[in-house]
Amino acid sequence: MRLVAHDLSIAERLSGVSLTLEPGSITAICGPNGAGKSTLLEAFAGLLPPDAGSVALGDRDLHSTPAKERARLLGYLPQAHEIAWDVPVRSLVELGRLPHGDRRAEPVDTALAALDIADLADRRAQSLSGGETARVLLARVLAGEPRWILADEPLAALDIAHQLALLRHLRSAADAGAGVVLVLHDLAHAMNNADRVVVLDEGRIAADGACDNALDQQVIERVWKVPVRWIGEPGHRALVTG
Ligand SMILES: Nc1ncnc2c1ncn2[C@@H]1O[C@H](COP(=O)(O)OP(=O)(O)OP(=O)(O)O)[C@@H](O)[C@H]1O
Repeated sequence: MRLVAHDLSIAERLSGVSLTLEPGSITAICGPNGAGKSTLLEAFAGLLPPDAGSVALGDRDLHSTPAKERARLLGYLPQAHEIAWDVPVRSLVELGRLPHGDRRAEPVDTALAALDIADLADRRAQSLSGGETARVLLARVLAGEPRWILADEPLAALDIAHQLALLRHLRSAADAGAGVVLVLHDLAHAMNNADRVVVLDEGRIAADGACDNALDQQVIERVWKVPVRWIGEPGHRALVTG
């Protein structure tokens, strides 16, 4: 999957960014507030105007891919977690099957279990807590079994147990061949769980590569302007400040 964002109109939020993402892996997009992370994810989801740049899936241009096929390929979770319809949770998660034209129970049940919301299946969607809402919306994305999972801050509203369970599920999805792209503010989650980290700063790529390099303490100090130090073992790192 390849994105080329030109220095045009709305794409000024991303200045000349060109990025190719690999399926079968987890890519974290990190950066300070306003760096362009959500814009980048929206671009990959095909939500920016075509004149702002181009996105290719394999050798096909995303904008000329039929909407239904695009919806089967790309599962996108936006940053704002809002549920517009007060339907039962299960019905909402089943909407993830819409691009496939079916209501197959198995992927819906798998998504409900992965997000630990099977016991909420009959609840009205608008009666849920913030974290429950986030898990339901992510379950809808997963129920569609997309080739690409694009999630903007999927861990933000989740408690630590649900964060870890979700990260395990996303790793399984990547191992099964999906491309997982996550906007993450928590740099330790990115360091411990991603295969690759893209650091954005003021609409430009400040670092890109394996976690150890892209989230090197000098990169963090330069981009976020805070003194930091990594502690702990690989895969279980924690970031301390000061
Ligand atoms: N619709 C829009 N029109 C014009 N500018 C926008 C629009 N949406 C976002 N911006 C601006 O583009 C820049 C990048 O925004 P974006 O939401 O991509 O940042 P972000 O890295 O996701 O930030 P955060 O960590 O705060 O969520 C910001 O300066 C923002 O104010």
